[in-house]
Amino acid sequence: MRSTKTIHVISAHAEGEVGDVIVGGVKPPPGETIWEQSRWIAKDNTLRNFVLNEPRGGVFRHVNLLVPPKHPDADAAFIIMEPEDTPPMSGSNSICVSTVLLDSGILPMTEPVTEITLEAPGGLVRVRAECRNGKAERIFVQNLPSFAERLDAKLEVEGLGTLTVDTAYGGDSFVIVDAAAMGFSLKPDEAHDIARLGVRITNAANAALGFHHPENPDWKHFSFCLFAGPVERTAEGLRAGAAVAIQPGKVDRSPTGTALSARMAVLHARGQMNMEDRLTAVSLIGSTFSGRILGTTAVGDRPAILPEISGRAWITGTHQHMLDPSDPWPEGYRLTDTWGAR
Ligand SMILES: O=C(O)[C@H]1NCC[C@@H]1O
Repeated sequence: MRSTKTIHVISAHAEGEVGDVIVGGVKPPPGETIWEQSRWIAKDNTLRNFVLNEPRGGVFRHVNLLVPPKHPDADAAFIIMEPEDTPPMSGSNSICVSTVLLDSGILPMTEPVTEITLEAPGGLVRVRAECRNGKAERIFVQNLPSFAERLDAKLEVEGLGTLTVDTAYGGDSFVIVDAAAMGFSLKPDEAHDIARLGVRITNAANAALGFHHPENPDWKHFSFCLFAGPVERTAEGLRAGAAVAIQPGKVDRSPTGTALSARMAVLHARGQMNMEDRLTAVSLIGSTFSGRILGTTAVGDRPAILPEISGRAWITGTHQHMLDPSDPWPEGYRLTDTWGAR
């Protein structure tokens, strides 16, 4: 066996969505802040290609790189690599990272509750983990301040006509459409159509509306399209289906923590959710994230909420990714049969 790289990974999924964690074998990238380091990773692309592309990765995979924290309050820091983006924050990935850090013993666990602070590229997130018998059973993440950007905006999408959409930020940027109005009841067999339409809607929103984050001028595109199901009021609180189309064309298997945060910001802006409410988002595979609003704040001149999301993650295995120097595809490859619903 010979290899010019050996990258140590603990694999995990949060409520169905893969979020691998690189725990060794990669030198921290250059940069004064975690955001700058994440921009370096996004521009350089070598690590992204190596772990995300086939034959090591696949369109379903997200990979997180642990790096030494820059902020004195942080216990650990991570850079998120998604199929197309290297985003400020991710719900499922932060839940996978927290679970891997605690379940593998990288950070000490105390039962029944462990509190840690993670530094994501977009800022600090406080994590509370309910732990039992050496397992972090449920992770609560105080996500980045989240805000509604546009309510009831008109968006022309070729072949679909004029849609009424909301746009919002929940640690990542969303265009939100009403799932029922698009003819979806958010069932598993709709995944292909949701992925395909979602990418068209995201692309149209990027062309026609453009996203603006008041404090992060680098983040100026919409990453995702959320197909939002109707909100029902149940004995346990609010509940709604959620399917998020991820570039270049797949559906999140989890209910998407950033989408839940964005949706809570929109519901709050409309006066339809307050701090007493809980919103449970349900994914296409029936998994759930639970959300609540911890308080209000502002992001630049925009009113914002402080969201908390919670969900579960499980370790699925360990890998040592290697590169034989004679491998003709050191950066892997992508083909459109799986990389992007058509
Ligand atoms: O839960 C989330 O926020 C994420 N899941 C995969 C894509 C998003 O970052």
